[in-house]
Amino acid sequence: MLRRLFCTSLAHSNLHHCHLLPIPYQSLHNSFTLTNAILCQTCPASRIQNIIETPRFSSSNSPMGDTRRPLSVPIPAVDKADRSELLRALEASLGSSFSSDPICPNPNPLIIVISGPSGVGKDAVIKKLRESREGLHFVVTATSRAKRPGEVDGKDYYFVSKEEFLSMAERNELLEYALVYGDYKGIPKQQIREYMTKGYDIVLRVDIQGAETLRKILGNSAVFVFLVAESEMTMVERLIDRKTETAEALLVRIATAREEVKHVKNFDYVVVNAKGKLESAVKLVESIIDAEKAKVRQRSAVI
Ligand SMILES: Nc1ncnc2c1ncn2[C@@H]1O[C@H](COP(=O)(O)OP(=O)(O)OP(=O)(O)O)[C@@H](O)[C@H]1O
Repeated sequence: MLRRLFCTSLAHSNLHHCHLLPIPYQSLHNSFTLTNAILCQTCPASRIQNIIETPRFSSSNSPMGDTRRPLSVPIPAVDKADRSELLRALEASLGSSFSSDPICPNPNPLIIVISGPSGVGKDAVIKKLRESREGLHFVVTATSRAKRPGEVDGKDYYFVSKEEFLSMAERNELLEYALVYGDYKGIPKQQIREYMTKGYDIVLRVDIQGAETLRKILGNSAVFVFLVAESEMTMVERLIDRKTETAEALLVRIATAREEVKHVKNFDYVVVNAKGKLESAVKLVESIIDAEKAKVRQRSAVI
């Protein structure tokens, strides 16, 4: 009765004719058998109804060209059969077994470039990220600058002499390098290759100058995150409170930072590291990584 009503109402609509059906309906109606059907020959509704009632597949390349031949594999009622029985019957009806392989391939290893003006909290964010997230490799930068109190060689930086640094650059062992406030800083390529091969995502912490160079080298194959403080005042206060710079060095850093914030437009994401809100900034960086890993069109970096 319901079916009859449905037929009637559709008969008055312009969906009545098969050639007007959406494509999936047309292809379904070719592939499924229509046994037990009370067919209204021109009405798509009765076909749809029967697809739901008797979903038995048949070969679409039948030599007779008749795609409506029922297969001899019965599908047990879902409330009677157990799961494995149903699985076997469905596989037999479909003509192939279900695969346990991932439907989508694993995401590519990602290169995340974290940058921002001096004093915005790059090191602080990275330190927290290291504690909160697995599967990331934080590239240890090589530098010719002197070790600060508390810094560990091979963990914070690879501390090398100026001569050593320049010979690494000559041997093309650095992805990028620059002279920053009188000291060399550079990214060892081998370390990135090694960890990408192991499936790690790579985090690079560079200054703005480094990020600009990396953008030229890596283009859109890496994701670029710009870290900022909520205001210029906060950024300056942080640098003063850190007490790692002389007054002259402070002046240079602050003047440079003023210029550097203008480079935000060359980045993919901006993250505000507000005073006392370090955790939120880290969470946002993690969300960016998650979103990037879920992208259909993945970035694919080759070093
Ligand atoms: N959200 C925050 N709230 C308060 N203080 C912070 C926050 N983030 C970082 N800091 C502090 O600000 C100072 C500067 O941070 P950090 O050294 O991480 O900056 P940086 O961007 O790595 O600087 P540089 O480029 O000069 O090395 C540090 O003393 C750090 O502990």
